[in-house]
Amino acid sequence: MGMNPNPNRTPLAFTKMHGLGNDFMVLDCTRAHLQLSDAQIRLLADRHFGVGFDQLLMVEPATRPDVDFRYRIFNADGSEVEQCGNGARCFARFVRDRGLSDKDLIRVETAAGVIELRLTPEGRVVVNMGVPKLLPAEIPFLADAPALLHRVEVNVDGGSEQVELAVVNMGNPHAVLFVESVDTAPVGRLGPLLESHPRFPARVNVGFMQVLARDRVKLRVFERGTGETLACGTGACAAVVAGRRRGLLDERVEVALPGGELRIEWPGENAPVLMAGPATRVYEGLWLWP
Ligand SMILES: N[C@@H](CCC[C@H](N)C(=O)O)C(=O)O
Repeated sequence: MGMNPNPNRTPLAFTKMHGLGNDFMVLDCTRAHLQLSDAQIRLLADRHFGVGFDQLLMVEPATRPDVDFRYRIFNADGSEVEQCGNGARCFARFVRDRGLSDKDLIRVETAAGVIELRLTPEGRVVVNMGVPKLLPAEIPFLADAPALLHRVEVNVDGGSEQVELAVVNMGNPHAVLFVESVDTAPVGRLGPLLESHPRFPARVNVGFMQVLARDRVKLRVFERGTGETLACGTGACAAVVAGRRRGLLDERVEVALPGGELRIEWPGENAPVLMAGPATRVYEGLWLWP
């Protein structure tokens, strides 16, 4: 495999994709290794001076024999993260469209472990997102004991506010708040405060969920390292897990996000979460370094 001698100058061929408006710059790194600095990723992510995206996805060759590819994920702030649900569906569409794989069932290694993706004849992608982790240390979240809801004190404008939230790790860390209405939920105010709250040592993605019925919820997510997005796949999985554990939801749930709907299935404790939704290619581009 050749090493790209100078990624700073070599134009970067990329594909712009989205999953329900959660948008990605996708790079085919299967033939040449590419290393980007945090600052370079932040420039590419910039919606005025760069390509603009929520996450950068790098598709790489597998490093072990039992998987088809390795897939790496970087937030818009340059941080590398463990998992991305909407990105996983776009990854599957990308490798199929570019002829990198003709398999309907693809196994891929991520920083959070191996996940399986299935392309359906209708053009959707079903992802086995693995078994959620629920213990505080696994999130990671600082707490004395596991609980369905934890109380967290947030400092706001010189005062403090108590917030109740559930914690779930879907490969990446999530906090889920149950709200009366997602339209009036304090996503912009509490999202950033909770994202970097000291009780979440690795920071956290923050979901605000409104339960409409046992099989239907609305969700907005303030994502770690990116801000509020139009959809968050792992956030949808985490929200359904949190709602199921509190006895509020059935096994199959439609999750309505600002960018569209995901179908999430979770039988319960020790079972993997299944996520189904679309993956859309928008355009091909060539980035020229300034
Ligand atoms: N948009 C994603 C999640 C991307 C990573 C996240 N911001 C994190 O820092 O963990 C999804 O669809 O799951």
